[in-house]
Amino acid sequence: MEIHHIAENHSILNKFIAEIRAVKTQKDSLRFRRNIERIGEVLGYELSKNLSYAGVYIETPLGKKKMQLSYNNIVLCSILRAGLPLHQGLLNYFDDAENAFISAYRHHPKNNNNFEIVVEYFASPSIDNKTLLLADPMLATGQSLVAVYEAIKKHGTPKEIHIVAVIGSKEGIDFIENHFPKHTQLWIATIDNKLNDKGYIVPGLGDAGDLAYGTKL
Ligand SMILES: O=P(O)(O)OC[C@H]1O[C@H](OP(=O)(O)OP(=O)(O)O)[C@H](O)[C@@H]1O
Ligand SMILES: O=c1cc[nH]c(=O)[nH]1
Ligand SMILES: [Mg+2]
Repeated sequence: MEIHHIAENHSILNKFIAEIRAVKTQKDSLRFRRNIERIGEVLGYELSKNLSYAGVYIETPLGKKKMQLSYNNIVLCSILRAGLPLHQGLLNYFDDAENAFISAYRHHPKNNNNFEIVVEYFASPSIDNKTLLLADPMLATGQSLVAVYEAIKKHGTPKEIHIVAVIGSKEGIDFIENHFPKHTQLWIATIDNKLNDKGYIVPGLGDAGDLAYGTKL
């Protein structure tokens, strides 16, 4: 797997990440969602440098200009719920993409820190031979991404796979590396060192789904 760690090079991206991490600013859910969306735009821009391009003549009112435009057939698939604002950010740039949504949540047996990932809902166009962008802001243990990929691959084989995430843990990245095809690319804004005993990224940001959309039962 090729890992693109985008915040390694300092840019305005650092500000968006700081605002979703900071206890004070992250509580403003409108700003939180918009920052995830902005991060999606930045990651989408970086990822776009890796797509396939061909020359196309564009007609202006005064003449013609040959431009290099990407021709990938993109399917943008996001993991509910927290993937939604990231999806919007990516879609702002890849506005011709087809869209897919898949659900994944952690099911905790009562009074138990262990969990299993439940994948229930999947709405998708064909992904066969297409460029699959799999978006989820948090890559903690990596179990959600792997469970989702196991469900998706029953429906076809993409030509390319790009995983787009905001905050990842080293452990989660190692885990997905062992479960996704070798040619997979990971576009990740920033990487933290630790997971706590509940499988949350430390320092991370807390619960991305709850910060974006409120607590759930
Ligand atoms: O790498 P993992 O250990 O699998 O954890 C990451 C998952 O946890 C979060 O979703 P969550 O289960 O909180 O659902 P939500 O988006 O509905 O809040 C996040 O959006 C990922 O899908
Ligand atoms: O750190 C984490 C782990 C899972 N889900 C989150 O939202 N945050
Ligand atoms: Mg959550």
